[in-house]
Amino acid sequence: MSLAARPFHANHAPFLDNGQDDPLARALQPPPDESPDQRALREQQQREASRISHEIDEDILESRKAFERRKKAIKILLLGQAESGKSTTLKNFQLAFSPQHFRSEKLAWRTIIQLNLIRSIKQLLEILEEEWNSSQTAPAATGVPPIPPMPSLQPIPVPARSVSPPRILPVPASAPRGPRAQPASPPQPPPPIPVEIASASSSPSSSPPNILGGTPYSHRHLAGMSAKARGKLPAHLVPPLPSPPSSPNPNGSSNTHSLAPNGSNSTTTVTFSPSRPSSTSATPIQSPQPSPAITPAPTLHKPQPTKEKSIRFSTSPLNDSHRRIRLRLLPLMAIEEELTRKLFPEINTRNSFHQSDGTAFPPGIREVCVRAGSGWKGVLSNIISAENAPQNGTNGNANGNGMPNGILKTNGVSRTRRPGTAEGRRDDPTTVLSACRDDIIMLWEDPVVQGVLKKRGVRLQDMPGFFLNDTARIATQNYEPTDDDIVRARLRTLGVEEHRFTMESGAYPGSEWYIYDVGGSRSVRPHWIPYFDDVQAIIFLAPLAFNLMLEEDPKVNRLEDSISLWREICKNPLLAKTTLILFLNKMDILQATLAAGIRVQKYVPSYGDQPNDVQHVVKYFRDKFRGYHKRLSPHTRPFYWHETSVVDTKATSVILVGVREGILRAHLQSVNVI
Ligand SMILES: Nc1nc2c(ncn2[C@@H]2O[C@H](COP(=O)(O)OP(=O)(O)OP(=O)(O)O)[C@@H](O)[C@H]2O)c(=O)[nH]1
Ligand SMILES: [Mg+2]
Repeated sequence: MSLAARPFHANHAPFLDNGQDDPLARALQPPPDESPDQRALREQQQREASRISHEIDEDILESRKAFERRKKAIKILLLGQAESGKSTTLKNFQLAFSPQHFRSEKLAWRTIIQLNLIRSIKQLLEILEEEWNSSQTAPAATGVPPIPPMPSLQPIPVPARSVSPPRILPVPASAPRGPRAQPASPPQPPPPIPVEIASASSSPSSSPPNILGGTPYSHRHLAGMSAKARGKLPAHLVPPLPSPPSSPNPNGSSNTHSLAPNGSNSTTTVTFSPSRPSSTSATPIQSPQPSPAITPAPTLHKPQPTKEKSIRFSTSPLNDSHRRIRLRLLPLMAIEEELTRKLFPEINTRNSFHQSDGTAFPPGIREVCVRAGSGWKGVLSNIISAENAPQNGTNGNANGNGMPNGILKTNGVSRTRRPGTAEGRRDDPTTVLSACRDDIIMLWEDPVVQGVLKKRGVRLQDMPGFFLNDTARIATQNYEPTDDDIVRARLRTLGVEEHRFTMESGAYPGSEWYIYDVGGSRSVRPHWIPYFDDVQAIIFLAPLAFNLMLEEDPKVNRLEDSISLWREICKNPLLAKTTLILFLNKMDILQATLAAGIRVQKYVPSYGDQPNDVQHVVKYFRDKFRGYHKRLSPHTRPFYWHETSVVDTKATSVILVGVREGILRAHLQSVNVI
């Protein structure tokens, strides 16, 4: 009989579960001839299955709560080109609103700062090597052979860019466009650049097809870059030599840097204000120094035999003492290589420098960098723990004093224990740096070395992560980074990092914030997009570096790139309701640049003959940013901006308090709480 034909009461009869109709219930019934052992086993299995099921339920509940928390939390995305100051702004956030967490990572930052210092030393040695080798003259008629070239440092390449960083974070729940690694939309032709920037970059081909799209790197060596060392330096540090000052320097002396990108006849000249290291020694290095505290690693480079009489064939002011110091500093290169390998496992050997897809990392900037989410802090903690592990086999983590590994507390004063053994270890950066301390200071402060740098137009002081002036403090066994050291440390971001905060103070203590810090290199920008529709606010870092070029494409002006990026952000429909906050960053550098007499008009002809001072320059560019914000935003929205120097933690914390309250207010308004 069909269902419809059955009487009403038959269709609605109560369901009697006698276990015979339901196949699942039938399957779960114990067999009729079950033995007591079989029964015990079955019941145990049922209990285990029930426990697992309960755990899964709890996990789902936790995930749902986390999802709800995250939905209610405030999310901020930090955007801007590479080296614009995004990670530094993040550190300021942590320092201002979550200081305990910030300071808990001190030890990991110590190693990064040591690596920053070693990197500067490496660059200094490469410049000296270049100077030495380029100053050799042909053997004279005497038949005395010239001194041999300085052995190469064989620098360890550190991948500064990743074409396709791995997925780091789960896709935001609300992101509709699939996985994070999804490629960006196909390249579009670049928008016209209304701000005229006079540089080689003004050729359309020098701009990427789409500022948010991944464009292949076009690493170009600067014209006039004859030397290996110059090719390895950031573009703005590598001018052709010699270069006369292009503009008068109010302080009398000049230190001129010029860029002649790609051999073009459009030359960008950068004049820096003169500055010397704080405690420059008045006497040049003349005599051989006492034997080194540690012997140079014999496997790295064999010292070349030198003959005093051959020195007369070198036109270099560098002498044998410089050469010896250099040899004594070589163990630092091995330390850098070792740490880099641990932090960046992709690098297996010196010569194997390939990404996971088999393609070579592009040449160029060698900076301390780790992939986001690669757990570098964990890796460093493990390294530090291993270094501090006592020799008797007890666990190095358990120092029993509640202090992080390696930090001993005695009479309320914390000090760092000599790692590993009482004598310290030769492959530990702290030990080797402190052994090399005097040599580093002597070399850096030597007037002859300073003269070589000046002659070559290189200012290591202007590099990110510069700590050479702090060697006396940092290259010690007891070094603990200050807050300022951590903020100034340079660690290139690859990929996207998520940082969760619970506000420790402020109007809404306990509120949860997520801050996403992204890598700013062009190849990483496509990975920003999946975050766009899940954030309430974007802090956009735009240094007013009107006279500098992009590191990844030395033909593109940095400010021009920032403005193009800003335009893309303003007009993106996914960001239509997002609060955009502009940080005109690196005001201190702008101030120094203008004070050095560099004229904006030379790089931005549309600036005209307006006064070349900070106030007018900032107003001019701020109005440009404001204009695009107004014109390109899909809906009207307020324009927020701040002048910042995010290395100034005090001033930045005041700005961030205002930013935080503003974002919070906008967020509460948007969810109709106020
Ligand atoms: N003088 C000065 N230096 C700054 C300022 N902001 C950042 N820096 C330095 O510039 C370097 C780069 O800053 P980061 O915060 O690492 O730059 P980023 O935008 O995160 O760069 P990527 O991770 O490569 O995208 C660091 O060494 C900072 O100390 C500033 O306002 N003034
Ligand atoms: Mg960064």
